[in-house]
Amino acid sequence: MWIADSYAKINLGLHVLERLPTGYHRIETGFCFLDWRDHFEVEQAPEMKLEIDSSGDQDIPTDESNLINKAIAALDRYVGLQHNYLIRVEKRIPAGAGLGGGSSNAALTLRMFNKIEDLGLSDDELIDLSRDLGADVPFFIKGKTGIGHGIGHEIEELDIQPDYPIVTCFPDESSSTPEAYRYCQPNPEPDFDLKKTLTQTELDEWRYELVNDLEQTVFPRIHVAGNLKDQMYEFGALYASMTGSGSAVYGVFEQEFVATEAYKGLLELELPCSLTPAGFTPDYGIYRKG
Ligand SMILES: C[C@@](CO)(OP(=O)(O)O)[C@H](O)COP(=O)(O)OP(=O)(O)OC[C@H]1O[C@@H](n2ccc(N)nc2=O)[C@H](O)[C@@H]1O
Ligand SMILES: Nc1ncnc2c1ncn2[C@@H]1O[C@H](COP(=O)(O)OP(=O)(O)O)[C@@H](O)[C@H]1O
Repeated sequence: MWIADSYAKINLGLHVLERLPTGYHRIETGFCFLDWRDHFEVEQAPEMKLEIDSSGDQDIPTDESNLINKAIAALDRYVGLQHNYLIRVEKRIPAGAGLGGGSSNAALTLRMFNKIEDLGLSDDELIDLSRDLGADVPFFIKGKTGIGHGIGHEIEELDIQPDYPIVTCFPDESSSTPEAYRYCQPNPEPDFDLKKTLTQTELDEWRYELVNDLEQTVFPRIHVAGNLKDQMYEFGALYASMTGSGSAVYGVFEQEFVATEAYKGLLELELPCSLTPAGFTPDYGIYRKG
């Protein structure tokens, strides 16, 4: 049996620069990791099967619409897989949260089967294969923090994992990515340079410079998300934002004990949340068990 973890991401700022003729948007956004993960177990089986054990009342499809099955199908079309597998996933990352859970699962599936079936595909080949799976998938295939350009799929690797603890909370109301973009007014000339803020500006200045443009379109529809951002500041965050197209919100804290108190406070509200330590690095290993 093979095991591995699929990590969530957050967006550190997100500028919507231009609406493209394809309906997609040219953006720039910082990508970093959270210690919030789904767990995969894969073993050979008589037929291909996906089983999802999801927490709470999440209803994740296990049919061909699941991004894990889409990734398998893309790989099978490209190289032809040798065997069938049972894929079991403990789903902990909330869906429709802006945490990239589906994209992360798709990327891990490509990376796992590349290893299990000894396919020898490069990251660039896997990224090429992932074209129709989602704009966020290349970031998860590379497994390195950085700035996403283009539609978010061109990654400029940069060490931007905050050296501070991060508390993230899902307000239990999913947000639609296409809707968040559709109603957004692109701005080709943002007030602040995202890369400069992420690499040269102190954390306590981020709240004045680092903007997620999609908050404008999501907060008016999902009030709890906006309230949660205010609450992060009340809990003592130095920076708080919605991640991606929402509706999850995170707070970056200067001190571990303040972050821990905020995390405990949010757990009392019975909302799904996570606490990521300062300078977190995900374990991207794919391990053989038994
Ligand atoms: C907003 C972001 C920020 O990282 O993340 P999430 O909130 O989804 O996690 C991404 O841009 C989402 O990436 P992902 O969820 O992979 O998007 P896709 O499946 O490729 O696209 C879903 C839909 O979102 C819109 N879309 C997506 C990316 C982009 N640059 N412009 C867009 O307009 C399109 O309407 C597209 O049909
Ligand atoms: N393996 C998967 N995990 C999570 N969501 C999935 C998966 N496959 C398909 N989906 C669908 O993708 C949508 C977006 O999920 P996700 O990628 O987790 O959120 P987001 O784009 O907000 O980060 C959900 O509606 C969900 O039903």
